[in-house]
Amino acid sequence: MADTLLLPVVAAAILDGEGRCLVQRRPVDKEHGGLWEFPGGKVEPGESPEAALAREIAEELQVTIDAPVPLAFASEARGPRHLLLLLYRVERWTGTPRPLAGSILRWCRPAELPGLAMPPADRPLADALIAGSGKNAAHG
Ligand SMILES: Nc1nc2c([nH]c(=O)n2[C@@H]2O[C@H](COP(=O)(O)OP(=O)(O)OP(=O)(O)O)[C@@H](O)[C@H]2O)c(=O)[nH]1
Repeated sequence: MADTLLLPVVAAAILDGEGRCLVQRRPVDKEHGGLWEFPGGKVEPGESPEAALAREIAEELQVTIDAPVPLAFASEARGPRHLLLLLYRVERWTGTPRPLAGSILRWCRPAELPGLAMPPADRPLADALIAGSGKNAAHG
């Protein structure tokens, strides 16, 4: 509909050398508080998705990312707004992830993602990550 406001959000599946993914538990006082999600945030006006991802990951985790690869996206109506959630696969990064106040970080194997409480839009993204991790394992 003509007055839908798009809400572009970027998020990162940051992977370690063992194929584990970094997830973050949202502060309880925020929207979706207490749920586990992929680190990231809103794309600002005039910003590319990749620049927004690098900025958000630096702000939230104090990590520098390199060469994010698009992995999957989710599209979800949220009242007057419409969430476009873009998930990138990030295998190249530097720094030691540190959580912002109120957030908790956890490394988890993709197979553990279905057991985590996540926002609804994250479910298909987690499934895509799981599917991709199986493929990678099969082909080395
Ligand atoms: N970062 C992130 N946001 C997600 C995910 N899944 C999901 O539904 N969202 C939603 O996307 C939006 C992103 O908001 P955010 O609060 O992380 O963005 P931000 O860092 O720019 O926050 P701010 O507005 O407080 O500055 C929220 O509505 C959040 O619930 C996810 O996996 N990662």
